[in-house]
Amino acid sequence: MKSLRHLKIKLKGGLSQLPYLLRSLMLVWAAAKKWTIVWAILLVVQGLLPVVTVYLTQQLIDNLVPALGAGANWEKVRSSLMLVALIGSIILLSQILGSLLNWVRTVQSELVRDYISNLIHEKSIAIDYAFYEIPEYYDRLHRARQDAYFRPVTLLENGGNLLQNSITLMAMAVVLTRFGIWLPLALLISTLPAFYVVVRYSNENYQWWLRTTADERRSWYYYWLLTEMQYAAELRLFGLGEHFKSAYRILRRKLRSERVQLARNESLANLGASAIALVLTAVALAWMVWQAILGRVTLGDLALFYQAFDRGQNVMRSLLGNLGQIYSNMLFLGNLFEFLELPPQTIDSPSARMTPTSLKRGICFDRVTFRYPGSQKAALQNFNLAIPAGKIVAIVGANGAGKSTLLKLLCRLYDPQEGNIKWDDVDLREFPIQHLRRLITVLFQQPVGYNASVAENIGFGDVTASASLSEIIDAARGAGAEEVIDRLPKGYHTLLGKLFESGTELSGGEWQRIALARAFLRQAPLIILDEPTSAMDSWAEADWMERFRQLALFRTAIIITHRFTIARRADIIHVMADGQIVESGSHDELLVLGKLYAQSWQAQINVNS
Ligand SMILES: Nc1ncnc2c1ncn2[C@@H]1O[C@H](COP(=O)(O)OP(=O)(O)OP(=O)(O)O)[C@@H](O)[C@H]1O
Repeated sequence: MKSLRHLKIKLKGGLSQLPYLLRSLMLVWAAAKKWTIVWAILLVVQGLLPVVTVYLTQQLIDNLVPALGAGANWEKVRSSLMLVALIGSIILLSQILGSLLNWVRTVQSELVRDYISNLIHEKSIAIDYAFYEIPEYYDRLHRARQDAYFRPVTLLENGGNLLQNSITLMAMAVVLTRFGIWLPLALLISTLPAFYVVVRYSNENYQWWLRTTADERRSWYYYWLLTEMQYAAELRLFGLGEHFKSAYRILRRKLRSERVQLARNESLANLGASAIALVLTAVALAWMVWQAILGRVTLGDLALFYQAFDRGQNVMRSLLGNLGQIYSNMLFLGNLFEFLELPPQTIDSPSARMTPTSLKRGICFDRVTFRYPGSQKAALQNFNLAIPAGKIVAIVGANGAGKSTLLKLLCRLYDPQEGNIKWDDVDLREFPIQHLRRLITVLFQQPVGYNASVAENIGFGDVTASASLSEIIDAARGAGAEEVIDRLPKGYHTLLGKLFESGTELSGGEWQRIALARAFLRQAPLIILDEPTSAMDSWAEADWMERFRQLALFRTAIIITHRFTIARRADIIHVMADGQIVESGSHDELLVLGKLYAQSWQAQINVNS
């Protein structure tokens, strides 16, 4: 009773996933139309072939028995040979179609795989930056990409096999009904336990998969730590290899033992279901033999019955297996569709208008309060700041003061919970996000080094403009990267990074200059640089600001920095502490004020001297 209730609940849960079935099939259709048509035709033909074989076998036996019994009769032998040839051709045809189907399936699954990758990539580009801060998002992404590539095709295959098996089964049932109406029924009943096992274990496997996603991801994380270059040096130096290796092993052992136990239970349940089926087959066969002894059926009939019942049972079992797999694939695919449906939060407002191409008056943070997702503490609280157009503004302050947060809000990676940020007196949310971002160029605190050529690394600053080499050279010169590039074996065509063959690795400071050149390439009215010189030596830093002044001429620049030697050359300096601006003015004004800035300046001077 309890098991039946279980089954009912599970089936109900499965039915709620039914819309995903249609969506998955549409997905396959969208990805590979022609191939899906060919596949369907092949499938129907293949579904009919076993029935034809069974029928021809009966004909052959019924032909052979009198031919052998009553001496050689050329007519009978000839027609028997014809039947043998026909059966042989059909077996051959079935093989050919099988190979053809395999090939079609491979093409289909490759197409679907790429199609789904594209959907996942589109989503991960469009999704809010904030999602990258939520472990739940990674769980979903992990689940979506782990299995999604092959499941729609498997689902379609399951559907196809279901169709093919149903055709075969119906034909077999018709054949069996000739010997007794109860035979197809016995066939059906003999496979019901197998059906129960399929539904139950599809669900248990799925629930287990959901439960263990976080552990799976953690094991992947250890795997990366052990195999990726960026961790390799520390791993060796601190002797962390064994530590992570054993953490990985422990986690994998736990996952493996749970998985093995599930598989063992499933196998045992399957064994029980097969035993029941076997008993029923034996009963049916005994009954048919009895009929043959009584002379009610011929030997050909007996052979036909055995083939039909045995095959029917196999077909029925795989049909139920198909149903179970469809059900299980639908459960899994639910994750992909849930991921694809994640709603973005930072979106264009309906009243978003065209963006101006320049910054005329300036930017203003007006009573802005912002908390990171899931964080209680405000990174910026009732924050006010004015950045006049055409000036170089430096933001300084202790670690965690909220400087980088300010940058992220300006680029609309997040939106503030209270207050607003204005670009020439217009709320940023009034602009289409993509237009706004085109007006800003940024160097992040930890810039990305792409495993691509130097020219590409810089050109990525504005892919829409497809910059010429001379523009790339200008940007490199502005960033002080020219000397670094001249030393490289193929200059601007040198492949950077060690991920691909013949790549050249750069130092931290050299990578930073390349990233700076990328930021400079984009001709945006607002330049934001987060710690642009943190990895530069002091000689390079000294003339950097002067060159930057030239570059930023007629543009507005915000430089977030811990280096007071950089900040002092800015037009205005804002000092941040605990999510607030606490001092503002020029270098000299702040020294006269004698507060936080003056003390920090003194401290840095003392250290340097
Ligand atoms: N993604 C995040 N999720 C939650 N809290 C964050 C996140 N990023 C930063 N914070 C918190 O917000 C506050 C401001 O961080 P922010 O990165 O803006 O500081 P910062 O002034 O740029 O620091 P630094 O000089 O070290 O770069 C800090 O208390 C920090 O812990």
